[in-house]
Amino acid sequence: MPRVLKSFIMEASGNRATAHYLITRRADLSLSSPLHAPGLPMRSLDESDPIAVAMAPPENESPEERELRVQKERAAKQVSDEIDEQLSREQQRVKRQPKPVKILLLGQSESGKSTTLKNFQLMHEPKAFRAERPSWRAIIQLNVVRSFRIILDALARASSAADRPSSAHRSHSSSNAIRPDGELLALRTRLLPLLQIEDTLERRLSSTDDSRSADGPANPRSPTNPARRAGKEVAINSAVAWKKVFMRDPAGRDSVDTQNVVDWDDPDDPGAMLHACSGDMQRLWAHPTVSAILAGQGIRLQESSGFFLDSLEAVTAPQYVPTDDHILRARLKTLGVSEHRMRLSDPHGGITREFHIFDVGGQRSMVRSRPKWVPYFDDVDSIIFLAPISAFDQALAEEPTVNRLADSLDLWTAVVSNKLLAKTNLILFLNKVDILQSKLASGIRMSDFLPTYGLRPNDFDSASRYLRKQFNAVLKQSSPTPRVFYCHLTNVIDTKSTTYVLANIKDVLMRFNLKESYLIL
Ligand SMILES: Nc1nc2c(ncn2[C@@H]2O[C@H](COP(=O)(O)OP(=O)(O)OP(=O)(O)O)[C@@H](O)[C@H]2O)c(=O)[nH]1
Ligand SMILES: [Mg+2]
Repeated sequence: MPRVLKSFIMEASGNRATAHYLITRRADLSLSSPLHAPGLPMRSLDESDPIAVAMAPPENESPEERELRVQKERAAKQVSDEIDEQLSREQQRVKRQPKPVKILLLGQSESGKSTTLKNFQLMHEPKAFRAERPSWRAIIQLNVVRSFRIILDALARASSAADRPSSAHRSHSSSNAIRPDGELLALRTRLLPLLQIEDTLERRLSSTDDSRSADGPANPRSPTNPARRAGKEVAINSAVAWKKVFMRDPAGRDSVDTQNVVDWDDPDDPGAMLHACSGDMQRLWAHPTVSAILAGQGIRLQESSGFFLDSLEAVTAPQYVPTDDHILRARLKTLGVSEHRMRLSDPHGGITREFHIFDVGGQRSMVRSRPKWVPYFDDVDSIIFLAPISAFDQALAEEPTVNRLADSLDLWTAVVSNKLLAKTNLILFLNKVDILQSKLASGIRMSDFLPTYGLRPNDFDSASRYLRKQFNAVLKQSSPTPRVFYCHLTNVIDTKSTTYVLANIKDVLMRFNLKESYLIL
């Protein structure tokens, strides 16, 4: 095929001498004399081959004419050889084209996998990332309303506990018995309509086939019922379909015009209601009795996912459009696996590479059923494993008897020891260090939840060093082959530090992958 192609190219370029040369070669002609260097054995012309006959040198050719023709044919051969070489180089290049770099994000639910993916997108596809702001605006509104539902439920519980007869009353802790005053109860009543926003947004998300309540299929027509939904979280399967619901122009993903990306005339947009309730929301959140009631019920909203109550003024402002930072803090649970492809460039070699990043929803049923998913990912180059080390004092939402840190170590052990993943690079993110820091500073003792921590100082340096050692020990003991322990202390909602970590990882993976492809020796 290359030769035919070459003939075609040269014919098209008007190089008749070359075409002549090529056709004679292709027809495997051995002409009597002139085509061949003097001295080569002469073979007879095959009269039955019309091409050979057509391309044969003219009869009665004079020695000068012959010389001219031979010269032309030599030049043509040179051009032909160059093209051959070019084609062969191109073939080699295609053969050596490096494989895409595949990265799998793994870790328990709320460990920060999707947030890490958002950082990759922000770094490498900032225009597309920012064009999705209307969709994240809706999720942030959902996060805000969810926080208020937790507060309103806590107020209702406090109110009914305080109303109980004194014997029952005494069995509760004193903070549980704090009675919300008249002002608080009035605020609560005024803010109850907020719960409708949750329904409206969930209904819109449910209009895409693959969104579900985390505990089962969403029922879009169900009445607002906060008690029924308590503890449940909206989850989403496809990264694309749900975003379109909130995009003014889903095709115009390159739009950078901040104000134009949101459809401000959308009658379903909860922005106006949130703005109207903004004063009451801020008053409620700032009320000292509310913090006492939440603390009494063991609710620490500041450390929970999708916390925006310290930014109420901004997120309830008219024509609010989320910042990058807000998008990273927004919480939307992932269901199943989503794949994201992007081209990343190596600033040193000027090479661009295709990266495939898989974000696996961290719900226990998914990550625990390892035999099901491991074979799909045994060819990934690297796993970024996220362990949220701030969760040392928390239980899993799905299994309240299981400590979250113990669960992370368990999952890490399973991944590290899996033989199918023995050749995969493992990169560990000990994540949510900002929350770990503030928890330890507030006096929560690690040794109360992790007896092996013993009498070590209850500060960030000691705690992070200790946890790093624990994860490293698992790698050393359980990996089927010796592996390097790549470990980073991360706060993936902090773009600056995360960009630095991810850029390093990307460079290492690119070089590693290129080496594999023999492009770097
Ligand atoms: N403060 C703080 N918040 C974080 C950090 N990493 C993630 N978050 C927040 O934690 C929440 C959960 O993060 P996600 O990225 O959705 O977690 P995930 O691992 O994808 O969870 P699933 O989809 O349920 O498997 C989000 O609201 C994030 O903004 C961190 O390092 N510090
Ligand atoms: Mg996720």
